[in-house]
Amino acid sequence: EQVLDQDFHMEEVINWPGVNLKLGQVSGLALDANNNLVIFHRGDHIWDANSFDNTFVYQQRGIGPIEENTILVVNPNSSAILKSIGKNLFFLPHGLSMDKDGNYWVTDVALHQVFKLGPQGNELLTLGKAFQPGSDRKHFCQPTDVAVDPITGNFYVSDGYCNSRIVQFSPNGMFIMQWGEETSANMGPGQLQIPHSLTLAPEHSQICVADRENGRIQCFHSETGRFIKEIKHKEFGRELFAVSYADGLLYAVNGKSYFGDSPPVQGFVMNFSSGEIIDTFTPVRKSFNMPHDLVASEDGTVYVGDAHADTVWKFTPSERAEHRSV
Ligand SMILES: O=C(N[C@@H](O)C(=O)O)c1ccccc1
Repeated sequence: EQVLDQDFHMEEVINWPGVNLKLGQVSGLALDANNNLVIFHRGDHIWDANSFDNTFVYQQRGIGPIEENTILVVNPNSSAILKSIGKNLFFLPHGLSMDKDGNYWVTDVALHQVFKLGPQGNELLTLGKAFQPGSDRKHFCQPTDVAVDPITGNFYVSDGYCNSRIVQFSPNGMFIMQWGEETSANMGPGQLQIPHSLTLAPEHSQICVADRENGRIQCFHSETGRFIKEIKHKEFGRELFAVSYADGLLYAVNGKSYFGDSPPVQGFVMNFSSGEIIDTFTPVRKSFNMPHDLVASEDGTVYVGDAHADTVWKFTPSERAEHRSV
């Protein structure tokens, strides 16, 4: 008797996007309400070891903001650029999210600020003080990501490379609360070492964080900040860069190992509730260099953006049918 055992596996959509999107370092990805891919990139600006002094002040203000459009909206099938906005606003783009009203929420690690931009790129909200790192209610320190709760409209900021906290704001930017340790000395629950990426799982009332230098994911109750769970696997290796939740699955990408290729830099598909790894995936052509963000859609399509390969890859779940005789 032939048993058809459908086996879930993510596979790269080869030759996508098939056009040159002229990307710089890709820092953030999101999907809009029409499932178009939104890309946040750095144009001709580079984050390297000389970008900041030891007090986290950006050193390259003199070169001015990025003159190219830093936010591109791309049709996921035709790869046509449907919209490009965000020129002359940013110095070092980092996180990107969309809300259900089509607004763009972004962070800039050089400006130490968080922005809400309207559908045409008009600034609707600005938090933090330009170029001024800090850790109080009105300053961030290299904020990494932002996520907007579709039910309450509250938004969360992961702050940041030089802070170790998650901050919750009301829809109009009033500070509500924060959690995480100012200096996370160790790896206890709620301790964060570069909270690098955020994703909401609204139907579970949870917000999950890529706790990058702890090489793990931490999930918290989105209304109280209470620690709920940690997801950590040896396959993650040293660093876990980004997380994205969709339809009961949690997707992630890790960082390169210090030495050699073990564990490899790769994408992960996990069951949100159990935390178990269902699948891992890597590109077929170019390999991941610094996969920096990823975004997953309800239909299982996943995009990975790389801040060193200046590339976005597209993956879709394939039903790899295995025929076994029993
Ligand atoms: O992590 C770093 N960068 C990436 O996350 C990024 O480019 O967002 C970095 C750290 C130290 C020096 C230079 C870059």
